[in-house]
Amino acid sequence: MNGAIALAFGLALLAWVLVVGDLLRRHRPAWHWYLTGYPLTACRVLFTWRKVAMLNDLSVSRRPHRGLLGDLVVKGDPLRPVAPRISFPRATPLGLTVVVRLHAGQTPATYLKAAEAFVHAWKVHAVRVTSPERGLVLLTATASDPLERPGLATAPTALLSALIGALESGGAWVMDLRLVPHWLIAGATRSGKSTLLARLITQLAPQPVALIGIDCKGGMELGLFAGRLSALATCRREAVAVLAALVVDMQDRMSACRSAGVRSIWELPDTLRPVPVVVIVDEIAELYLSDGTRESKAEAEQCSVLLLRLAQLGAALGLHLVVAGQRVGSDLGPGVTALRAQLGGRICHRVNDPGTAEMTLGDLNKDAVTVAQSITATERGVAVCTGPDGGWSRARSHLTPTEEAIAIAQRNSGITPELPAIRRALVALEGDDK
Ligand SMILES: Nc1ncnc2c1ncn2[C@@H]1O[C@H](COP(=O)(O)OP(=O)(O)OP(=O)(O)O)[C@@H](O)[C@H]1O
Repeated sequence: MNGAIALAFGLALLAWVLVVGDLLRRHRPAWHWYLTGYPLTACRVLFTWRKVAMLNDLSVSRRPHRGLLGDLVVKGDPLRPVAPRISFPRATPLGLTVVVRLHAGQTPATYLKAAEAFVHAWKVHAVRVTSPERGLVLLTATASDPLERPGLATAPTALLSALIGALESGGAWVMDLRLVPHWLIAGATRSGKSTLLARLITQLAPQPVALIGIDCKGGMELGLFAGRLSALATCRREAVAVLAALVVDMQDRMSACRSAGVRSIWELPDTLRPVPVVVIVDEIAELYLSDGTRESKAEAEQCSVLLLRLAQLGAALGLHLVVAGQRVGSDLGPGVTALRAQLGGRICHRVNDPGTAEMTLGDLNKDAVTVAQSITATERGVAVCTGPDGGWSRARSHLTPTEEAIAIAQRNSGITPELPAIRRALVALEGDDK
């Protein structure tokens, strides 16, 4: 009888633990991780470390007491691989971190190569390798993909900065155009580029900033926000007119700075400072491709030169470029490579060809290229983005429903700055067409 009661009690307890465990996992994933996942994973790290280090060439062999004859140890203890020393795994809300003391002569590159082995040995989602201090490597393991259901991160609102979404670390993904003035956004079709641009526009819309759209897909994407755009170019001919007017405006800004003896518009007194302008280009390839005719080639060439001039000189003058495209390759023309060099901020969604990931991130970080290439078609809005410190991270943009984005743009249409020179250039073009 007692046995039956004990069994029933045991089963009830087990059921309770399972139900509470499931509730915790769903509603308080961090607590669930601290209580169950972390102790298990910490044990895995400690018990597998020596073997993983040995198999991935992270260990060094201690010298034998008696020495070597040729390649043979003649006396003394057998050669024993010594794994690098590690700290006790430290729990974080999303995973754990381990500090490794490098053996003399080792570099973090060896650990970067071993990252995949750590993932499998510790049964975690990902392991990132960084070196916060000379001689140390920090291994940051994330238990599951934090970008599957990212929370809404928060960040202080500052002029020209936009809260785009969440980083893999759980922090806020912010595009700060004052810190990194120009951006390149790559991604295959349906990877999340337009969603990201919409998010950027909704974040910049309430700010005293002029937004200019260049959308050569006939204005299908950026046209939704026309109310808050100071100008919208919907074909390459219009793009050339807008960019040329902007270059003239840039020269005026330069003169204003020169007369005031300052190096950027931010040093000008408030009353003299021109409004910052963010030029958003959706589908860069449309600006560079030509159908082979002389006019088309000349137009593409003009676009390329104008964009490059803005990128080279615009940062200090409050002129910013955010350029998005499915493919960014040197086959679009030599101007693309030169432009890329000026676009310091990079965001790479899922891409169709390795070349685009390489072109977007390869000149900054080779590991970031590998991670960008592993983004799958189901991970919409997931991207690898660079940070202002030169590092990179996986991140996911916050999905702003189209209706909400349009409503925000409409609500702020009253503060849209007038850019008369650019309006005039577009009107003149319409006049030519009639
Ligand atoms: N951050 C996100 N979270 C969840 N879903 C997203 C996110 N970003 C995009 N999506 C979904 O992916 C779909 C495609 O996104 P989007 O239209 O932004 O892709 P795109 O790269 O601009 O494609 P295209 O080049 O064809 O215009 C959207 O319908 C959206 O629902």
